[in-house]
Amino acid sequence: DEATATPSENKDGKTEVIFWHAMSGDLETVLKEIVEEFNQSHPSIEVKPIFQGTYEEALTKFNTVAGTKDTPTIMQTFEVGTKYMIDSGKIQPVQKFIDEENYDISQWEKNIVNYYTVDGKIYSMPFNSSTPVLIYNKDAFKEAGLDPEKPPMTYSELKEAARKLTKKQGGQTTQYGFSILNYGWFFEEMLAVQGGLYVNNENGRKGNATKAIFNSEEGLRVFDLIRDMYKEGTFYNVGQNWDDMHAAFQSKKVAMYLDSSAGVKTIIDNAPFEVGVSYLPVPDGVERQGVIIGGASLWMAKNISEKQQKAAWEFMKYLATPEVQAKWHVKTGYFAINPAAYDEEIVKAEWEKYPQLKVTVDQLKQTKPIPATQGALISVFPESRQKVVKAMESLYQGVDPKEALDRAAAETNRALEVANKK
Ligand SMILES: O=P(O)(O)OC[C@H](O)CO
Repeated sequence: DEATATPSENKDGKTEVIFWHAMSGDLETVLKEIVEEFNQSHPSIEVKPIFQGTYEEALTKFNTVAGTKDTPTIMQTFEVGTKYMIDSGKIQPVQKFIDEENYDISQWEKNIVNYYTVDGKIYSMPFNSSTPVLIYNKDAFKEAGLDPEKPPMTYSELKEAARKLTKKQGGQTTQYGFSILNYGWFFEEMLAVQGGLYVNNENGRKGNATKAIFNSEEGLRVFDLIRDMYKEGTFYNVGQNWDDMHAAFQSKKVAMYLDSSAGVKTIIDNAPFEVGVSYLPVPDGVERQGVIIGGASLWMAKNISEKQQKAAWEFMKYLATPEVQAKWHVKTGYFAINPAAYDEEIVKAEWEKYPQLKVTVDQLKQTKPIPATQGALISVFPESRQKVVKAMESLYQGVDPKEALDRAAAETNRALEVANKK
């Protein structure tokens, strides 16, 4: 039986909204500012943001409290947790409020609607959406004789640029050309940009996925790229920690790498050199299909009072307004879930100063609405991602790319089988 989360009102008679999130560093600072502004302008509600670690850590914690009185009112969950959250049965679909109020979502970014619509319903409120981008050191480009306004768009251009950017001193590599964090998201996106599917049944969008199909020609191209560049000595294996990746770039150990657009503003502010931002490179001869929506959305708990649900909904709607999305976009690098945000003065002014912020918006605009870019919908996605990470890491141990990828696919298949039996 589910316990109703208590208390719904704090000692000042305000309705309390406990908001678990995974925004760290500058993102957390901006998020707290936005929450504060909401609380100021909504005297009967108090939103309390609580940082719960990475998306993965936050989800693990949520699992232990979901359905109990300690359940948070709002839970931020990364995009790949979408089906998992729906299947959990612990959440209140926000479609209920959209219907009750005739809340207009036609203004939302269409790729967002495509991503978050499941069986015709919106279950969670999109908030922070990103795309993956190539980040590069423009000064290093100049030093290496490369045109800083012409970032590599294809794998062969990427390899060539990385060769020129790799610097050695006394047998030691002092600057590597390129790096990718060992994070499944980058693989998922590099697969999708080629039109490759992650699972069958049109990425699990047409029916329950039963089989991983990312160990395809498209998937293999990604693994081959990493293996080839690593072997050549132009690729730096940074591990799994975002902070290490950022430090490697800021300290010029790495000249190009993949990041989330979410971090773009912080990267620019902290780099002691000029920062370039560009699209995900594609294999030679492959037509660019676009990117999947990254980032996270906000989920409402089911076992909370109606008053709390209403308060949570107010806050969610506030976050989706053009004003808030405009501020969120320019201070982070997440794109706006509501493109009306781009007409706000603050965006126009910041785009002048930081044209790099606009790359994520343009990349998304050019995305074709196909199952590959809609992204996979599977309950075991977080688990499958770990298998892919393991496979990526095995490449540095010399495991054959095809073998590594097949293993991750087989492990995902087993997880899918268990989940589908439930
Ligand atoms: O770092 P974020 O918020 O852009 O999210 C990246 C991935 O989409 C998380 O699954």
